[in-house]
Amino acid sequence: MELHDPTADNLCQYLLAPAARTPDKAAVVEPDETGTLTEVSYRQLAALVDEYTRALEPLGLDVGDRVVVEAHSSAAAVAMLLACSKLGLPFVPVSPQTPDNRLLAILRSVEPALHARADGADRRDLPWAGDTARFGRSGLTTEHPPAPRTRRRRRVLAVDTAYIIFTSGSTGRPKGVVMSHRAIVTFLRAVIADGLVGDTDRVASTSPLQFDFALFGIGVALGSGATLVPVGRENLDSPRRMVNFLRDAGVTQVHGVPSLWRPVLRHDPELLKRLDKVRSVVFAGESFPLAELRRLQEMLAGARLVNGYGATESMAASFTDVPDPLSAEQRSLSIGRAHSGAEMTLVDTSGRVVTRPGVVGEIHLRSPSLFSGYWDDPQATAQVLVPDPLDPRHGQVVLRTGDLAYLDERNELYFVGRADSQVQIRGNRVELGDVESVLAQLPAVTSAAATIVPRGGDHVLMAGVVLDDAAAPFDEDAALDFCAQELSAYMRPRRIRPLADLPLTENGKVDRVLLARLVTTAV
Ligand SMILES: Nc1ncnc2c1ncn2[C@@H]1O[C@H](COS(=O)(=O)NC(=O)C[C@H](N)c2cccc(Br)c2)[C@@H](O)[C@H]1O
Repeated sequence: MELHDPTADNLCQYLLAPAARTPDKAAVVEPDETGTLTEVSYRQLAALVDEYTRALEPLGLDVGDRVVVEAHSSAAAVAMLLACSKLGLPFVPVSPQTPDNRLLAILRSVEPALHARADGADRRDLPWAGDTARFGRSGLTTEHPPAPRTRRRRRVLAVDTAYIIFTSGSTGRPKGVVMSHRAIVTFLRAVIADGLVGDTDRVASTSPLQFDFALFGIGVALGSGATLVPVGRENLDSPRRMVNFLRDAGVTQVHGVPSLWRPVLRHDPELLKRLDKVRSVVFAGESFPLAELRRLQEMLAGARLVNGYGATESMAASFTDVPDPLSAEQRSLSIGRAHSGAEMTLVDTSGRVVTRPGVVGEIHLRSPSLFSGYWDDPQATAQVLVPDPLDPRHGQVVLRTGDLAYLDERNELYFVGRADSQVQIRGNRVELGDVESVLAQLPAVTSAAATIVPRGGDHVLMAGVVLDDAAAPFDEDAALDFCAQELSAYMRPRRIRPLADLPLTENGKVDRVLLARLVTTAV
């Protein structure tokens, strides 16, 4: 039976293409059980995909049946994602760190035909009676095979779902972002055509598998015939271990959220000078505080630093080189313009397109790589996949990102913040990023985060700071005076609390909900 149309866009087909051209090239470099770095060639990866496909096929799963894949990023995990793609089984990646309740919510929402866990991911006694399997470099074994079902589909098409990523969803219950093969393959082709990664690169990916930054690393590394170097948490928890791992693996491009660099920049920035093979860094997920970014630029002299902007609903939207050097006057980073094949348009609150520089509008993304919709949530989908604001008559939908930005004179975009994080303090719009960039200018402060906490029917601004020298006493009054000079009254934090570290989400972004709890209890 013809499983997939060889001419259609399929994630497995696209990412294994190098196996035909350069079968013996390393597809993945990862530590083996003894911790020794080993290379998995494209041929070996393709063989593992075949082995998993042969094990999955007899289960009689139908195109569109979901498979939850619980694993750290690894060669086996990549092979599992590709085997699912080959059979038209949308994969739902979750990391072993995902808390039981969240995994349970995802299992109950997507009702997968199979929950496949990588060897080493420890067992959870979940109140979920579904079908499970285990997989690793030695193969795939089903513990509770799914009951055979009648297949209704004959082929895997480009419009079929490749994966569903559950975002933490800044508000309310997690939403499943459904991405088709065509969306993700078109996006990867465009980004690789723009020259972000070349086939001589060794791409280090540091995000957990449930964050699409990890899928991005897999996609651009394999799609360009380069080598993927997944970096496990055990190699990220100390600056020295991280630098040694990246150096030993011969990494040339590092992917990670800004917080990845915070510990080494704070404790031992000189270590970064040992990364002489690193030619480029791609960061994404939130704004990179400029003081820290300048320090990173100094340490990785000559490396290309790329500000990657975008949302899971299209994987990403733009990749913008950080100016080298980053001048001291520069106050914010550009998110440039959309990658080739896409376009970002600013729309103001009355629905008119913004073309004048300096005027804030909401970014609307026009792209062939938009998601299909939120899993089982047509209402939430209709909120963000909206008719083209320029002319709804075409029937084209665009992604309403919820992000605010303005254009400069060269028609480049500057990120201002999330529309839903526009906090109102006594009726004034406050941009938390502005407060944070002032706090980060305090000499003793290495990084800062601001948030609002409800107080007696209104909201007050509170801030947390991480000090260069954790032992030094923090002079809150001096810091508050500095804010009084730099910030208008309604933007001044009520309290500024020293913290050991900024609280982070599972994906490594600043967790402002947790921050609010920390700074209020620390009062
Ligand atoms: N570079 C920035 N400056 C500032 N604010 C950013 C940046 N990148 C995001 N954001 C914010 O994060 C939101 C989206 O969050 S998300 O859906 O979890 N996706 C992400 O974070 C990651 C994103 N899918 C991604 C994945 C792979 C490569 C790239 Br390149 C980007 C955006 O809507 C923005 O508000």
